[in-house]
Amino acid sequence: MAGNCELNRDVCQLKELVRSQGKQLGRLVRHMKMGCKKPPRESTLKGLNPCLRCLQPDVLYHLGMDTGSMNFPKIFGDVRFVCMGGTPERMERFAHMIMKELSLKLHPATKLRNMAEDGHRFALYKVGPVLCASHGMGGPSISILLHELLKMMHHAKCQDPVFIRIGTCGGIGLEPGTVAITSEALDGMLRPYHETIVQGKVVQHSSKLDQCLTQELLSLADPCEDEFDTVVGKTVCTNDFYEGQTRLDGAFCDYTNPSKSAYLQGLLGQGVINFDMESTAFAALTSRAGVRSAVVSITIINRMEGDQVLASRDRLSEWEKRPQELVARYIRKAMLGQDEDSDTDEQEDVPPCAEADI
Ligand SMILES: O=P(O)(O)O[C@H]1O[C@H](CO)[C@@H](O)[C@H]1O
Ligand SMILES: O=c1cc[nH]c(=O)[nH]1
Repeated sequence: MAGNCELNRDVCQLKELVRSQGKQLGRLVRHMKMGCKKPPRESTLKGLNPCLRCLQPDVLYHLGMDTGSMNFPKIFGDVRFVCMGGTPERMERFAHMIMKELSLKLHPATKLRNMAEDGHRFALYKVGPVLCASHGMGGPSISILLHELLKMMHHAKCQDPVFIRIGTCGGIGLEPGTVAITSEALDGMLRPYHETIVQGKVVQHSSKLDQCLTQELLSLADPCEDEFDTVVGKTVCTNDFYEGQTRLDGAFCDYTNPSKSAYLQGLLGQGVINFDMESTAFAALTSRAGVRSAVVSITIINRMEGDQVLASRDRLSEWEKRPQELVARYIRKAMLGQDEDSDTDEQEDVPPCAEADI
């Protein structure tokens, strides 16, 4: 009996040794492949606040993190994709989808950890090089998150991260369940700006999105195989879901059904395909930092036909996967393109974002 125990212990120790040697070898091979490339000294983000350098530590209050107690380059330095959407649940589901897509494996006794839990505002999951963040509703909420995520990318010295919003939206003249990729984010006055007030003055920032990224995402749609259509067009970003999007079912309504129809027809005529509430802020903040970004959303209603979202919860969660799938294809392609000759088929653990479930 005692002999058995000893044997078991020796086997465990041996296994552990082999595992850590394997890891070490993997690191060495990666190192050799990289040659003498030095780790980057700065992130590739542009135009950020020069005073960030003096903040020691920099507190990312709403994420519940700070640069003093966390090693940002070590934890977030490998991030290449930042995906965002309104709800924590959607982004957790997306994180799991990405884990499968990249053949990453979580130990059965662990679950994905919400890294922003201490901030009690947003959810943040990290799966290898992919960050998945929830942003709440509207421009003010997403812009707070973006300030903190962009600072995170900066402190972590991230190289060319791509930001993608994976949203829901109100389609205009589109069959519900259609995936809509935003070509231009416009405000309620159809201007390509995100407008804010700074020191009592109105400030406008261009809400440019990356056209190449938009086209690349579109090219990943498969009209023969996909059970949904994917289209590209302009998005009108509003500060409100009800009056801002000319609904007749809000608590207040000072316009008529005919004026609503005329307004929507006018938008259609100008190439607008959907409404959302974050695209201008998202586009403006990312482009100010020189970060490539795109917005991919699922239409959950056709506003030409009504105002209330009537699709069942099951139908909505089914639809929710569609833009996620497109983005997952993009990430997979970008990752495999880069690692064609590397051992990506090997299943890897994802330790930084996992926590014990027991
Ligand atoms: O589904 P998400 O991504 O939250 O986005 C859309 O849904 C919310 C309104 O229901 C707004 O935030 C709008 O932009
Ligand atoms: O109609 C809709 C649906 C989702 N999100 C919006 O902003 N509007």
